[in-house]
Amino acid sequence: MATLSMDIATTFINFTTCCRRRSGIKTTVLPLFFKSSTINSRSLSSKPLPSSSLTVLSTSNFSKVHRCRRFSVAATATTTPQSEDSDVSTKIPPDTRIPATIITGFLGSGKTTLLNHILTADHGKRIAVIENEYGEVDIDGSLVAAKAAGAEDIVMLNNGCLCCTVRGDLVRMIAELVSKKKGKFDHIVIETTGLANPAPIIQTFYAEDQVFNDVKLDGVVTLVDAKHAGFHLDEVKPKGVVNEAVEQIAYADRIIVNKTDLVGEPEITSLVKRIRNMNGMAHLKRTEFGKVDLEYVLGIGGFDLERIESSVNDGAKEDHAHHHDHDLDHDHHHHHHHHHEHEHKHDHHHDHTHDRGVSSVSIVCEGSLDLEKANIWLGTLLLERSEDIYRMKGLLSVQGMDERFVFQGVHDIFQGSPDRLWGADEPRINKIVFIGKNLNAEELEKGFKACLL
Ligand SMILES: Nc1nc2c(ncn2[C@@H]2O[C@H](COP(=O)(O)OP(=O)(O)OP(=O)(O)O)[C@@H](O)[C@H]2O)c(=O)[nH]1
Repeated sequence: MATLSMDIATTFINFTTCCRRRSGIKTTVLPLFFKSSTINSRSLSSKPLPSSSLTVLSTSNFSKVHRCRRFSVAATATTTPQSEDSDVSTKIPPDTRIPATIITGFLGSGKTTLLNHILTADHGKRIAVIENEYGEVDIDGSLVAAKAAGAEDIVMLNNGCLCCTVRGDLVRMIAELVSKKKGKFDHIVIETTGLANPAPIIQTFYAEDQVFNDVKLDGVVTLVDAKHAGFHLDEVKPKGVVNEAVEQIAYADRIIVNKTDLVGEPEITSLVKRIRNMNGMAHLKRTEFGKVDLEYVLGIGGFDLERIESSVNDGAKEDHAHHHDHDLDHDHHHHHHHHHEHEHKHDHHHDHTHDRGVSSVSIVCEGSLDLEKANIWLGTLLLERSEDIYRMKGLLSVQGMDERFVFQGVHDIFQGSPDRLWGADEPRINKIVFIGKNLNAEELEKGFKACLL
């Protein structure tokens, strides 16, 4: 452990530049790791370091063990031709990895129904499905029909929940799909069991080289049962046990409030409000029988740095019509704190924990950051709080950097890189969204403000 801690400390002190391009992915990892003196946007954007590597500081969610992992990726041939033009976004070769979508949601929320809808819709995509049915042996009858209708492949993961026992199987299965069937499908859809906590599944896409090199996580789609969700969200779990229903909402890029035919408008409205409090980043739609446009669930780029802007700009959107009010104050400075607000009767019960502390905090603030201070702030936050910070996304203005710095994170997996140049007259507004447990909005804002010049 001592050595590991040293590693981390060293990483912090060095502020190493770790910029990687692989199939066009630029990744500066944990967090903003480059020296102030190296903030030369031109060199960062057009001269990737020869060593193409990604360092992910990965805290095992459950063991609290910090470990530093370095991934080597053969990416030497993917560097772009250099040019005087620093508009990096036009020079990046496309990310050719196969996108994967995770469909999650509590038992009976409509995951299979959505999957069938995806598989039978006319979208021209060839989809490989990984289906995780806990303890079941046979493929769901309805899925067989779907297979006939167009799924390229349906593989079953039985005998366990994806998030725990069969993660190794998931890795193996993806690797097998890729090696045997590459070129025969365009997208992977993974349907989890209703009891899955999405975090370890998400981490699989970053922590396993076999997966990371060929497959990219596109997004997490969470189905919510309009009729029963409230009950599951309220459920008090034994100490140390997560409330999956809460977790599934917290990690989502897209939330589908399904089965709206079974409840009235007031129930839906209050459920939606509650969901927004937990996840102020995901888009949300109401449906019956999972009927959504395919673009809503496939190809959403929820984990793409290139698409950070839409999710930090608008906050939670519903049906693309409702805009969460992130309008700026006059001083361009505020935060939102959405607290999972209901009072629970068992508050005083010491043997139980409740995930009611899951909330979103967003900070919107004009100004430029002192890089070193921001590094330390974000780095310390991740080291100390990464277990509680489920997801975060941000767009930063860093002093001395001509580009916007965008990042996203899932616990301590952090990806960030400069993206497009700030416009000449564009106000330099920083935007960050955190989703997590026991977030203290004031403290986060104070920490952030202290990094401003
Ligand atoms: N009334 C109504 N029923 C629905 C709706 N969507 C799905 N159902 C039904 O709800 C039941 C459960 O749907 P599934 O799609 O199997 O749910 P699931 O999330 O895959 O369920 P698990 O595999 O048990 O986790 C099925 O009988 C569906 O036909 C809806 O919008 N309204």
